Amino acid sequence: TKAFDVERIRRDFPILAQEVNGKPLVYLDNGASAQKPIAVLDAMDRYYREMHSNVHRGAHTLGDRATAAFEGARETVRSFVNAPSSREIIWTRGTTEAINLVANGLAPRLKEGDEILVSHMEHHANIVPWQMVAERTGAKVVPVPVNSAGELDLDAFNSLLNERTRILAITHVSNVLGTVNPIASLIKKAKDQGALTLIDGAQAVPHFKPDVQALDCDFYVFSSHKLFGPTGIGVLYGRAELLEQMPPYQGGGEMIERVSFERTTWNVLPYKFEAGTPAIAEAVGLAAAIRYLDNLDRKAMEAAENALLARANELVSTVPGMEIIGTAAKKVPVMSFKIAGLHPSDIGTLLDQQGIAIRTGHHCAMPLMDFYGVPGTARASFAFYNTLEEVEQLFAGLQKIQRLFT
Ligand SMILES: Cc1ncc(COP(=O)(O)O)c(CNc2co[nH]c2=O)c1O
Repeated sequence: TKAFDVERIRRDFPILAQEVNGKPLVYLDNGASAQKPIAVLDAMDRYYREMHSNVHRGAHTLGDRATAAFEGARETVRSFVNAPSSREIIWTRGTTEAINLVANGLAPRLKEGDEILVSHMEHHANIVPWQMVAERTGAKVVPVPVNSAGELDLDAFNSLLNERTRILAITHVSNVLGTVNPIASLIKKAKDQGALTLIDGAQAVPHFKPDVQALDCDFYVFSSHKLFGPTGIGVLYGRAELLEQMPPYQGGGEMIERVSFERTTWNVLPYKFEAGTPAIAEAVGLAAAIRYLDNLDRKAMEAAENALLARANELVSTVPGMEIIGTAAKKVPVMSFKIAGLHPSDIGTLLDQQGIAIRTGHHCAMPLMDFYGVPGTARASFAFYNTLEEVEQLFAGLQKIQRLFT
C-alpha cells in the first residue's frame, strides 16, 4: 500500500489548521465526533445554494433536484453497506434513534421471559432502548461479560445464548475500549438460535466498510457525524421483510399512503419510517463523506491508523502510573487510559490547555466503567488525519501533567 500522505489529507480538513490556547490544535476526540472534509462542506453549501426544496411530490424543478440529491444519497449509503435494496436504508437522526426505532418495532414480538442479549461494553444507546422495551414486554436484557482486556467473553456468550434469546444487540466496535468484536461469528450463532441481530456500527464505520450481506445481520446502524459527515443524520439498515412487519416508529407526513378519520394506511419502505421533512442537506453531506472515504486508499488508511495506535502503545511506559483500559488483540485506534493520582477530567482540562482535545468521563458506558471500577476514563481516539507527531504531543502533554500534578 502506498504511503498515506497525511499532510495532504489534513489540508482537506480546514478545522485542523487552527490554534487552541495558543497551541496548534491536536484533535484526538474522533470517537465522539469526527471532523469534516471540504468535500462535505462544499456539497452541503452547493445543495442549499442550488437545489434546496422539500422532497417528494414536488411539482417543480427544485423539488426534483432536492429529491434526486436526497434519494441519490440513500443509494450511496446502500452501496457503502452493500445492502440489497435502498428500500432497506432508513434515515434516522443517528445511531441512537435507529436503535430506538428497531427496539420499538420489534417490541410486539417480545413476551414475558424473552431475552435480549447485549454486551457489557455497549454504549447506553444500545442498552437503554432495550431496557425500555423489556420493561413494557416482560422481556429481559442479558449482558455478556467482557474480560479484563476488554474482549467479549465468548464462553459466556455461548452459554448465555439460548432458546429464549430473541434478539442479539451488540456493538461492532467499543467506543471506550476500541475492541473489534467478532460479529460475523456472533451473528451466525445468534441466527442458529433463531434470534434477530442488530449491530451497532457507530465506531466501526470510521475505520471500515460494513458488508451487511456478508455479515448476514438483520439490522446495522450508524451515525453520519462519526464517519466525517454532518451531525443530525444516521442510518438504519434493516432487512426488508422485517421492516415490512414492523409498525412505523413515528406518525405524520411522508410515512402515510392515505389518511382519513376512519382509517390511515402506511407508505411503502423506506418512507414508512421517515415521518416529517427529513434532514435533506445532511443526507447530501453524508453521501459526500462516503465518496470522500471511497477515494482514499483504505489499506493505507488502516495502516496509518494502526501506526498511530502502535506509537501510542509504545509511549505509555513514558508516563509513570499510566494504564491502558482496553488491550484487546483486535482494536481500532482508540485508547482509554487512567493515570494514578489523576482524575480523568483533570487530564482532559490540562491537555486542553495545551491545545490537545481528548474526551473524559463515562463515555455513555457506565456498566463498563463499573466493571473496571473507575468513575470514567480519559480517551484519545485517532483518525486517519492524525499524525505521529500528534501522538508524541499527546504523550509529552501527559508527561508534563504527570510531573506537575503527582
Ligand atoms: C458505540 C456507539 N453507539 C452509539 C453511539 C450514539 O451515537 P449518536 O446517536 O450519534 O450519539 C455512540 C456515540 N459515541 C460517543 C459520543 O460521544 N462520545 C462517544 O464515544 C457510540 O460510540
